[in-house]
Amino acid sequence: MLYAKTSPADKRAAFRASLASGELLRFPGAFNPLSARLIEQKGFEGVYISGAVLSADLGLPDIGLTTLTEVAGRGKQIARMTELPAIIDADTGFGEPMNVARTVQELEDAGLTGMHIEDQVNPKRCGHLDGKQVVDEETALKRIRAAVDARRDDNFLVMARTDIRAVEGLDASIDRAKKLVDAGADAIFPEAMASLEEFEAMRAAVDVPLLANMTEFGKSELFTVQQLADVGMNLVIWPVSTLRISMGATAGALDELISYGTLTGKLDEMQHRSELYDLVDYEGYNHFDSGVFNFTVQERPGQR
Ligand SMILES: C[C@](O)(C(=O)O)[C@H](CC(=O)O)C(=O)O
Ligand SMILES: [Mg+2]
Repeated sequence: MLYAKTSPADKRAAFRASLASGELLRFPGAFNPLSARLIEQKGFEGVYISGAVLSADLGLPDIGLTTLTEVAGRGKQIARMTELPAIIDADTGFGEPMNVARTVQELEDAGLTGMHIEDQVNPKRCGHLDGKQVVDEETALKRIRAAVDARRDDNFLVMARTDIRAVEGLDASIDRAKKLVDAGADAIFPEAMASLEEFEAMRAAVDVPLLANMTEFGKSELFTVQQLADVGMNLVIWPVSTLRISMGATAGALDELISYGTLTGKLDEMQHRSELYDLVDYEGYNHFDSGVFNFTVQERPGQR
């Protein structure tokens, strides 16, 4: 009820311990607070909060238009709805290194477990688009140093994302990852790796946890959890997938509504009222008012 019972500090400590286990932790993207609850209910280890989804949700392209206030606000709404750790996409940190420092503190205050900061120039663009540009090494390192310096909870995960692979190639990406680790990054997100061998090469080069981005229709092939575990990845995200699936299903349902004037043919694909009530824990609110949850499933023809 109302929801996470675990404090942000406890979530961070627990997450650090699971990362240290070396297991591959699965973080599907939560496109809203409710979907974070579903991710938890299904048994995943964490939720990812995507910048691409945050901007798409507002009807905006993922080109650095969202503000720190919007991102921290949405992050807070999602993180507090689940006991799971939530990692958020902080893009380029919303400005200069000093802004990165403020970003970290805002995201800590919002109850996030960690974030990633990337080395793209401002304005950034989706990591899987062509024509990206990255900042010079010193600027990239300054962003990470600023983040590490500013955090007040040592367990808040500062992950460095490097986008340099698509611009300068794998060797440059390995070189940058090593330097980001030396600057204090707790984990590395090597963006747009082209093959499993590239993930393996990155694994051999650095000692910190590594994240694999399994975003669809992008530059990386879609590997399975097992394949990624076998090459030593520690975190995997499917950042936009739940939004893509929901929007795909919604588009299909709207077509059906246009064609047939009714959605009865789609009932089996819908989340049932009883499933929704379960997810938002209606019953728990009887604690305050025993009349809140008096829902029973009524079977009607054509409905579950
Ligand atoms: C991970 C990512 O940064 C995101 O915002 O979710 C995006 C995902 C995408 O656009 O598919 C990315 O740059 O990879
Ligand atoms: Mg992003």
